[in-house]
Amino acid sequence: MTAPASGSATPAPAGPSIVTVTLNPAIDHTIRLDELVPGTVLRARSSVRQAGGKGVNVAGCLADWRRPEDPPIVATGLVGGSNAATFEDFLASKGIIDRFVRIPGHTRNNIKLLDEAAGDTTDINLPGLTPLPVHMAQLRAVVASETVPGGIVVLSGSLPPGVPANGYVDMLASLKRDGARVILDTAGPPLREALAGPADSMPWAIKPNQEELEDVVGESFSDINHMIRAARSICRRGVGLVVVSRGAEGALYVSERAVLLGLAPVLAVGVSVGAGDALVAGLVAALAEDAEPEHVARLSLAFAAAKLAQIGPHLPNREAVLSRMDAIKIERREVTG
Ligand SMILES: O=P(O)(O)OC[C@H]1O[C@](O)(CO)[C@@H](O)[C@@H]1O
Repeated sequence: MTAPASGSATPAPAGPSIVTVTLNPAIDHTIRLDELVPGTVLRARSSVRQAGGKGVNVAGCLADWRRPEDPPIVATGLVGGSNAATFEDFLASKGIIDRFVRIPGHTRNNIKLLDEAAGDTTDINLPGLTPLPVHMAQLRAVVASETVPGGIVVLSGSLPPGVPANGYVDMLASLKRDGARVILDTAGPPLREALAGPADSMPWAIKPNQEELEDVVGESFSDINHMIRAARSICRRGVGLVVVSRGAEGALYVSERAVLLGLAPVLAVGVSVGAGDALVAGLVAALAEDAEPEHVARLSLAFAAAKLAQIGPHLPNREAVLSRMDAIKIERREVTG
């Protein structure tokens, strides 16, 4: 690092360090169709390929939100060396620090079929590259070197083939030892394993959707109170905040301090791919400011709503995001059970 010239003070960065980790990124190939009719020949209206994967999307949204005085966002994970340029160009264009470990092969292409008639998207997510133990060791070393006490680390997405379902558990434990606040956004066996891990490896926050939370607790929710009780049971395992994304219905925020139901009517319109990642980015942005629970809910839903107008890992400018906040209603629920 260059020493500041004598007499000039280097301003301290305005926020905590933020690192996103994507073990299984993807190049998202979004194909716009008039109507998705399975079993027929379809002509696409347009198609675009963009860097994606959950942590990449989170980093992209945070980079768009970031003020010049904030520390740059760091993105790491595992990326195929043969088509890494898509990620390199994307990260460079947003000023995101690229700490991805290159592994042999091509990063997967995930197909997103955008059905204009139905107003929804069908996702076909491929398995991804299989990393070797040496790649995982390199990645752990990068994550450790980028972690500072009080920093925020986002572990996002599926685990690549060959990585055992408990793949996040060790990472969580060492990140916590290093004093990081970890947000885990994954599903299925990796989420179940992470939540079954030792108390000192519990993430600071998780963001399942309703189905993913039902899968973790092994119950189908009969109503919102049922969902709240399930989220509270996860908090009792040592997770500080459980955010349940609920699509067009908004999100539920459950912590020891508060149970908040965020309702965002604007979430019904737009491209839903990556909206959950934008919500995670909004959580990070709010938590980086040590915001009160209500602001955490409002800002993260504003991120998700703003993302709907974009294809790919982008947010509109800060004012456009902030302008979404007024339409968001927050209901405080009783903490019961
Ligand atoms: O890591 P997963 O669960 O396979 O999901 C990856 C997909 O999810 C997204 O991050 C959207 O949430 C896409 O960019 C990507 O194709």
